[in-house]
Amino acid sequence: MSDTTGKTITCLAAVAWEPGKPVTLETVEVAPPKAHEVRIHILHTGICHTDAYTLSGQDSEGKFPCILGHEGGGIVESVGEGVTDVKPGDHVIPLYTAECRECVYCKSGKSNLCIKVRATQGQGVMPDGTPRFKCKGQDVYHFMGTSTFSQYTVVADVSVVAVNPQAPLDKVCLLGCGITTAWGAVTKLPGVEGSTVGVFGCGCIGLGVLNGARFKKASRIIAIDTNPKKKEWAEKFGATEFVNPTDLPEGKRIQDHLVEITDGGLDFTFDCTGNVNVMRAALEASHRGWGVSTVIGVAAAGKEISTRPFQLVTGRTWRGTAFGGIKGRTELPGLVEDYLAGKMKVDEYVTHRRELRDLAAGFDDMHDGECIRCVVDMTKV
Ligand SMILES: NC(=O)C1=CN([C@@H]2O[C@H](COP(=O)(O)OP(=O)(O)OC[C@H]3O[C@@H](n4cnc5c(N)ncnc54)[C@H](OP(=O)(O)O)[C@@H]3O)[C@@H](O)[C@H]2O)C=CC1
Ligand SMILES: N[C@@H](CCC(=O)N[C@@H](CSC=O)C(=O)NCC(=O)O)C(=O)O
Ligand SMILES: [Zn+2]
Ligand SMILES: [Zn+2]
Repeated sequence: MSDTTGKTITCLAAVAWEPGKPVTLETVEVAPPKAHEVRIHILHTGICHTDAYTLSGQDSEGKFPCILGHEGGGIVESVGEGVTDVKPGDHVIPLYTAECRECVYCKSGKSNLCIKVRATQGQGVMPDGTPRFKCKGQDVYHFMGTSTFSQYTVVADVSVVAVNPQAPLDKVCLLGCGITTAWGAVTKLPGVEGSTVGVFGCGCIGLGVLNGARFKKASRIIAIDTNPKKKEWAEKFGATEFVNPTDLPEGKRIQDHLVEITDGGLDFTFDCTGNVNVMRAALEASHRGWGVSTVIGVAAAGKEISTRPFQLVTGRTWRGTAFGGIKGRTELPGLVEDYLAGKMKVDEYVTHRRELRDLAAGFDDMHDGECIRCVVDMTKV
């Protein structure tokens, strides 16, 4: 038992006060975990585009003030009554997609979209309806059930998993979202071996899909990105070809070009941009009769996708995935082992590092076109 058990901890966090404004470093109070809750000392966190998306005000679930962050790694500081799966000292990754093993989704065997804490998570509070964070006397909302931009955070016990303590948390924190999402999105799909794959957008998510497609032995892997600097990245992660839509002749649509060069379309396509026009292109670039197109990107509130229904009538399937279909408590420790065994890349995604006091600058890094992932050392201020 640590000497902070049962007490409020005062620490530093990057607080998002209002949409469209940079996060600021603040002293926050973190209440002890209640029953079935876990308080975690966060050591490292990645910054994902979804954090930027919510900070921008485009997320219909965005609540302010809040503490963002959902790609964290840390050590359990204390646990509330009834917590059985993790204990103080465990190295853990918080899970924005919970896994209770009791709800209809968990029991279905068909989906990772556990419902147990999803409603309160979307409202920015713990399952009892209250937050554990305070700043300047004011309640501060949680985000995605994780809030890893705080040196200490409280999560539901169904929203955390212990991993091999040998794994470096400054790297495997990224398995809390981007890499796992991408990896699961492609490796869980049946039929990828020997097939053709198109990946739209080569950020962290797209690179992860490329890497998973190569792991699954896809025969032809085409990366599509408007940023020419992504060619080298894409090839390093598994692309056999790279297409820049801005290089096509005036008026030529990317989906038409891809259908031409693949003799009818790709077996599997993935949107990794969050742009609804790209989602359409990805669907229409998939093969007539059997193509499967997966939406991974998160589009802004109010955006909708469209295509001619004929695209579906003629046998294409449009689907999507959250957290790559991965059940966090059951499957994430295995992914950490896969990383340790050299089966999946993780270190290679880390292009930028920041200390907590500069976390806001990590958001700027994401917009410079050179950043795949920025990892923040939460212990350094
Ligand atoms: N479903 C889920 O569970 C998850 C979804 N996401 C979402 O996935 C999306 C991708 O995330 P991430 O990889 O981090 O994002 P990035 O912004 O790093 O990567 C997107 C890439 O797509 C490129 N791009 C932009 N426009 C186009 C276009 N028209 N055609 C082709 N390429 C284009 C960008 O180029 P440039 O650099 O020039 O802009 C960039 O290289 C985000 O929307 C994120 O919110 C993330 C995690 C989990
Ligand atoms: N809150 C948004 C939706 C955001 C979203 O789609 N989140 C993804 C994960 S993105 C990670 O970086 C997700 O898992 N969604 C499933 C879920 O249950 O949230 C909105 O309201 O549009
Ligand atoms: Zn994310
Ligand atoms: Zn569940």
